Amino acid sequence: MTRPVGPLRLGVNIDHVATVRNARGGDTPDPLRAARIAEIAGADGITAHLREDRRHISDADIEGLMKVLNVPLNFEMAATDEMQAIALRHKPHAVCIVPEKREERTTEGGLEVAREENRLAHFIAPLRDAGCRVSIFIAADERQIEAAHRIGAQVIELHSGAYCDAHHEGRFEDRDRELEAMRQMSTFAHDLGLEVHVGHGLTYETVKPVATFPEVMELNIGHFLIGEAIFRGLDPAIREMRRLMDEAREATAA
Ligand SMILES: CC(=O)[C@@H](O)[C@H](O)COP(=O)(O)O
Ligand SMILES: NCC(=O)COP(=O)(O)O
Repeated sequence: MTRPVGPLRLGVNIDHVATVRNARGGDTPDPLRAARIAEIAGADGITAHLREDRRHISDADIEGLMKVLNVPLNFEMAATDEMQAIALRHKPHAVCIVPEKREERTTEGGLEVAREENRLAHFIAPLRDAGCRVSIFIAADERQIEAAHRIGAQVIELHSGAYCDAHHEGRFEDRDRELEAMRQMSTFAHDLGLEVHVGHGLTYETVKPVATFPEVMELNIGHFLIGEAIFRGLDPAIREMRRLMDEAREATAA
């Protein structure tokens, strides 16, 4: 199959604007305002994860995003009946199914699709029927990618957390191994007909190698950008990420 080197979309995840808001209750900082700034700064989409415990994004945030966004919403959620009903009510552009554990600090790994194939196939069917693009958040693992394909997902998002952690902890052999796994699995998934996204933990230092993978169509980035916004403002923080992605992509295309 031909390897595309098209534009790379940036999805800005605004979860952690809500984390700061929720630290004090009340309405500020407002994730919807962050989404509007992200659009202006060059985000191609907004990502928001409505966790079952509502630790950051709230139901009202999702409702508000559906009303105000001019770019597609990538709605991240666990595969539960409650979340499915919410997704079917709002019909966002994309629904990304992610694993969730109550006690985890952040999404620790990818979804175990292979172990739950039958249930997940039934779970995503109504979402697809409602017109949502269904994405599955998984590790760079052939078995999981094949299972995601079999259940009828249109998109996979590869979990880049292990790659980013290894880089920032100076474990460079591990980092290179994780990067190579994502590179190979991007090609593998693309050849199966899946659209490939990557996300979790990406920073200015880790984004470029991933942005060069020709099959990767979208990066979803949140926590680092919201942190960086404290120092340089949200708009410049996003523009810098956009610049790095585009620079890496142009070098690949040349
Ligand atoms: C699914 C995922 O990768 C997460 O990045 C998430 O969307 C951010 O929220 P948490 O930090 O709560 O995991
Ligand atoms: N799906 C990953 C995502 O949306 C952003 O993850 P992070 O940059 O907040 O770790």
